[in-house]
Amino acid sequence: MEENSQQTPAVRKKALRTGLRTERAATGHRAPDEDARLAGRADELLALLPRATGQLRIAAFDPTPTEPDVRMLLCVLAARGHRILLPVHAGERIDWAAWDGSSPLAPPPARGFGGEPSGPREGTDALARADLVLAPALAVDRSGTRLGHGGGYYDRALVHGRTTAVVAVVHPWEVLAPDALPREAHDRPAHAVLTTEGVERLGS
Ligand SMILES: Nc1nc2c(c(=O)[nH]1)N(C=O)[C@@H](CNc1ccc(C(=O)N[C@@H](CCC(=O)O)C(=O)O)cc1)CN2
Ligand SMILES: Nc1ncnc2c1ncn2[C@@H]1O[C@H](COP(=O)(O)OP(=O)(O)OP(=O)(O)O)[C@@H](O)[C@H]1O
Repeated sequence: MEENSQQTPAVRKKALRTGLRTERAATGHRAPDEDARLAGRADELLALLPRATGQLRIAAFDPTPTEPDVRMLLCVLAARGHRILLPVHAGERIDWAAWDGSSPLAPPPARGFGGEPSGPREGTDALARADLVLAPALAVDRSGTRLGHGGGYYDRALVHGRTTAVVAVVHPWEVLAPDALPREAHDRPAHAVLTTEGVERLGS
């Protein structure tokens, strides 16, 4: 019984998360130029979109200390006039609020969350209306399967979305070979991955 249940995708994901989190914790600190290197990828990122003109709605995240530091990238995108949305704790779901790229954020509401903008909530379905989604992940494989933190927030929100570019944001060593991660029926694939090394399109 144990042998079979250990092979279910959900159980494999849990074990993978533990290993990846341990590796992040062991890495200790951010590379000094990580934020600038990610910010330098803004054009490559926008080139993923078929029509990157006008104001884009970009769903992103305020990084926890072990996540890639996208804050400077978000400042650059906000300064170009795009609308940045950050997750806001809302019980079982996550809500979204706009961030102008410079206003102070309220402290993280819980473990695994970043700081939160204080403005009006845009609704738990706001992710589905984004043009570009920068999705936090512990790893992504080159088939496009993303391993998140286990909340299922992104998978649930992306089900009803119009076509958006979903870009996993990870450290360079967390981009894995095709089919390296278990994929379940509910998993929404990522179209591309952003690391300090650049933007790479992924198969699905
Ligand atoms: N910076 C940042 N903000 C974010 C996310 C993120 O990944 N990064 N999220 C992206 O979704 C949401 C928060 N997601 C979370 C998902 C799970 C847990 C959590 O409590 N996880 C359990 C372990 C679950 C498991 O291993 O199965 C834990 O930490 O004990 C916390 C937050 C919204 N904000
Ligand atoms: N569309 C959905 N409808 C209902 N439940 C879902 C859906 N998508 C994911 N879930 C549930 O969410 C939980 C976490 O899923 P999974 O392990 O794939 O999360 P994740 O990819 O790490 O999370 P996230 O998408 O937030 O990054 C699972 O229990 C899964 O069944």
